[in-house]
Amino acid sequence: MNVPVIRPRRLRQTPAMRRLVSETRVHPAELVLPLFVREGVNEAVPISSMPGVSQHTLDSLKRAATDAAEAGVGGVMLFGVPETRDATGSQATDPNGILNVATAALVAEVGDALVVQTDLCLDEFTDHGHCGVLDDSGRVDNDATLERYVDMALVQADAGSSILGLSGMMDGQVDAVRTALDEAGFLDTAILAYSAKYASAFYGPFREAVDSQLSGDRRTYQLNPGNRREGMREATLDMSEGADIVMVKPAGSYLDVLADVAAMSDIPVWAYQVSGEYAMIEAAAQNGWIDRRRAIEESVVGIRRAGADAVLTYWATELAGWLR
Ligand SMILES: NCc1[nH]cc(CCC(=O)O)c1CC(=O)O
Repeated sequence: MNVPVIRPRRLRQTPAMRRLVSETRVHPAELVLPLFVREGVNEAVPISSMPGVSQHTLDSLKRAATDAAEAGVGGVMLFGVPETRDATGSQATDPNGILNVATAALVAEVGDALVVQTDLCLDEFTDHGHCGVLDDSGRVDNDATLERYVDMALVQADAGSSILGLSGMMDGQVDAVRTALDEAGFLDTAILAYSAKYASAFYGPFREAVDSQLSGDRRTYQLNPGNRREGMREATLDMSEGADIVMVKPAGSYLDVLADVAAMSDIPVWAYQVSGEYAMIEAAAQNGWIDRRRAIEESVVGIRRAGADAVLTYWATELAGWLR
């Protein structure tokens, strides 16, 4: 038997050595915390399928954002849960709608400490739960939806959102929103394009989080999970339309797509570790089947290693606390 000459284990022998040769690190500033704000409640409402996550009141929302800022988290992504819904999602474009009011409140509270971002999509606001408006035959009408997104973008920008998260997967949405923002003078409001957003079962718990009214699915606008090349095509299109940041979503089951996009992109590439990814680890940990902290850290480092510059994760504040 030959004695090995090359011994990679040499660099794994002590914690100090392992730390020194670590290729990937997670820093609190690269984490974004998604937050839910619900209209018309006096107390935060826990989301049962996402243990530890709540639909916030305006007050508890400010506290959660302050905690995130104190932990060094880079940003928050805000989702609204309105009291009333209709076919066009009119609450989304009402300056007094919950998402827009909460955005202004967060900007005032923590706007200097982290980046306040907003979800720009209609599904939380429509009574049918789709991400767009419907035509007479009940199909999602792409171009009519763009007009709603434009109105939403202007209201959100006016409320002070720094980054608009375009998550609706309509064709031409980045171009439509960018053009409207520029015409209105919102030259510095950035666009985060959810470029490669797949029609995923892992959004399950999010539907509870926003009380989504959807029956059916989003397969006419979100991507087929089997399509790797199409993820790249969507990201390329969004870049050419003027996106400032592109996103791959979900994260854990789409690391190949993430690596593809990261390899070709010259703008930041983010990934969204979604509600189902969160719920699975929490559930396994509750059962004692998995080491919760190690699983969380490993799941996020894996997303970073695949090429994400920043990660949206419901563990952002807790993880940032561990990292400090
Ligand atoms: N506004 C759409 C949107 N933005 C973020 C999520 C899911 C996020 C998660 O599951 O954590 C969704 C739901 C969907 O597309 O069905």
